[in-house]
Amino acid sequence: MNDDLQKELGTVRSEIDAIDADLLDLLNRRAKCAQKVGEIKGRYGDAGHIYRPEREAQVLRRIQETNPGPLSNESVTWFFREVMSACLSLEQPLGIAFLGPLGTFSEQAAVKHFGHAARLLPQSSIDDVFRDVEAGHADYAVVPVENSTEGAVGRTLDMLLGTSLKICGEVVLRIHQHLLCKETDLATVTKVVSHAQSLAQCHEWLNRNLPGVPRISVGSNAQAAQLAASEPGTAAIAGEAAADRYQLPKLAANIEDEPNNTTRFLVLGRHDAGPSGRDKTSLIVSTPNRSGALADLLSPFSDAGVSMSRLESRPARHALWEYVFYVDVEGHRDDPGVASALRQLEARAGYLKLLGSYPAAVY
Ligand SMILES: C=C(O[C@@H]1C=C(C(=O)O)C=C[C@H]1O)C(=O)O
Repeated sequence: MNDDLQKELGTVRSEIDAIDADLLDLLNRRAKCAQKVGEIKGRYGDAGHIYRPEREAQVLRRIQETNPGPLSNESVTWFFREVMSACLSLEQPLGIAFLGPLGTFSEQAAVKHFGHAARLLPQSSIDDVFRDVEAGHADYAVVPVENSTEGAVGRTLDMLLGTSLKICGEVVLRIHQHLLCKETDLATVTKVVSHAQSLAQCHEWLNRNLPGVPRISVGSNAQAAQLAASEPGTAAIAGEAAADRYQLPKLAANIEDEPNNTTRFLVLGRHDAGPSGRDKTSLIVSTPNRSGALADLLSPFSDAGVSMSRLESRPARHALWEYVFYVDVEGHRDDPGVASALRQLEARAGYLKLLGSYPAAVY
């Protein structure tokens, strides 16, 4: 019986070993091709644009469309993202600025988009994230722009107004909150620490499962995880990145009250992206404050059959009760419909800033 088991296992394991050898060979062949692409880009004076968000989005979309299973699309996407990240890092390890400390959801978004071969450059504020890329210390920035329950991230919108950076990508991250703790039993948890927003997002779960246990808000989820790692009885509410970073077991997983809680992040660099086939274009526009002005301003998009996926208003800081509008439309600025709408918009708007065209997020 045991011999039969060993024999059967042995056969399949030999097959796995042979497949691994093929995979290793294929992965290195792929890496050499990516190096060749880098060398060609360099020869044509395009070395600063080694990272190509539109090409990476196309690779991932094709993988998802042709994935025969049984691996899930999520798994194969993750795997190919890491393969591209490792290939790219042979040419140029990308430095990614994001809102730190290590262990935040912004880190998770940065890794989801750029893979583990990227150099993580945590910053202490959203302003510093922008500055780090503007000054050339980092190659790309990842900043949160909107959350499905909390709405827009005002500081990011304000910074977009003044920056020279371009949007070259977006990342959509489902926000899963976990109770991280060294204790193995809920009964021994004496306090719960987290960022105020995370505490609010898990309010009902805490009422049900840890009634009467004090909740203390701290500067970030990552800081909460640091506390939980060092203080017995302290549990943190934080995400996967913090659990990994501070090696904290999950005493309870996915404890957010709203299971669809999602944050959208923007990727910013010194250039935007070429067309990928499924793109978005973001812009800021303003108009004198009179009735019907916004509808007039945006009509070129509907006339050209271009869908608007987001419209956000923000006070223009220089004048009371004047607004700037943040608009996302579907399509690339080079698509004929979007291009013609932008030309008309430019003629009508008091102010127009094109923030960039970029591939729609690959989930
Ligand atoms: C290889 C290229 O360069 C980079 C690496 C890619 C990859 O490994 O598939 C894809 C796009 C670029 O970020 C390319 O442009 O094709």
